[in-house]
Amino acid sequence: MNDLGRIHRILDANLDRAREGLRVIEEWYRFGLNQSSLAESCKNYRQELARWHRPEFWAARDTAGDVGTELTHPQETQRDDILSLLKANFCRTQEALRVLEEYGKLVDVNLSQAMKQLRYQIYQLESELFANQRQQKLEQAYLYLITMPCPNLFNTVEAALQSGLTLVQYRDKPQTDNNRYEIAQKLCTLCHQYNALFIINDRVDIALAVSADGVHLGQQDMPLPTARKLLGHQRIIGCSTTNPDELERAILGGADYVGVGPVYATPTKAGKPPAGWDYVAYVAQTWHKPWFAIGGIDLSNCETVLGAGVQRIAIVRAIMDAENPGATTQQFLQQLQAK
Ligand SMILES: Cc1ncc(COP(=O)(O)OP(=O)(O)O)c(N)n1
Ligand SMILES: Cc1nc(C(=O)O)sc1CCOP(=O)(O)O
Ligand SMILES: [Mg+2]
Repeated sequence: MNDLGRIHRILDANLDRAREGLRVIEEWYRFGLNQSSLAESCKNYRQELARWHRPEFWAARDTAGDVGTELTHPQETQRDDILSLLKANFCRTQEALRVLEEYGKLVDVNLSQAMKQLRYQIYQLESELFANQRQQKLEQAYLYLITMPCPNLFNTVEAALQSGLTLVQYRDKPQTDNNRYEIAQKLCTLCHQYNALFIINDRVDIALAVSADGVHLGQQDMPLPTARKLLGHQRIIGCSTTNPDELERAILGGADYVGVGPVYATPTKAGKPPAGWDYVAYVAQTWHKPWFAIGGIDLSNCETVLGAGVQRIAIVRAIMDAENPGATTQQFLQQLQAK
């Protein structure tokens, strides 16, 4: 076989590889998420790849002589969950498209350009999938743990995660930036190990640096539209609100969720007067995305809060200061599920 034949062999293998990766992704859109439009996009991309698969590429195939068929990385034989399976197949597809783009330059510049375009489209598809996953996880989260500085921070958060917590915010006011960054990185890894969302309080830069799932902004923090420009639409932005004007701005700014409070005065946010139950009722009627009541909520008043039309709560001390943070998390989750 001459060099052209060898290149055809590479193109043949990678056209197949890209199509196979796409097929795995397509099945999840179709049967897992019931998303016909995204399944349709995958199908169209596969058909486009098939159109580029020329007879001379097929003719160069030599499966029996392929020294790579026996090579399997241990990670390929096991996947932890759907997300890692999808990630691996996006990666496989993108790598194959990159190979097609590069070797295609030696055969047909149009093929190379088409593969480049397709690779960008697959990146976009991947971003949309992960943005979608974040929004779905947010929709399913009813308990939101906000951290406070404490000596056993990681153990406390892990105990809550083990008990079923799925949403964590790292809030750490009196901290140097290099420590904040390091702690955020560790917490992010921990939360993702438990398939939980990880949000950073106040700091868009740290959220980007550690690849957090989003950021929480108060009225004194970076304006929401600016944060959106920096973070894009794949990440979650939450916003604190205390009155209808702030809620209106959060809606216009495209917040993904809002904090509503304080429902009770709290030493964690000393000096901030309660927002009032009228405002809580107003949010319940006005806002159709997730919203979390916050401020002074503990196991003794949780029932009353939930009785006032609240479905989701954000907690600092009642879990972070608890003697048994795992058991307390479980008790909150049970009360929320009972509603
Ligand atoms: C879920 C949630 N709601 C409200 C807040 C408070 O944010 P902010 O007003 O910016 O105050 P600080 O937390 O920065 O002191 C929050 N963090 N989370
Ligand atoms: C961080 C924060 N923000 C609030 C707001 O109303 O915006 S209340 C609050 C503190 C909540 O802490 P705890 O659960 O310990 O009372
Ligand atoms: Mg803030």
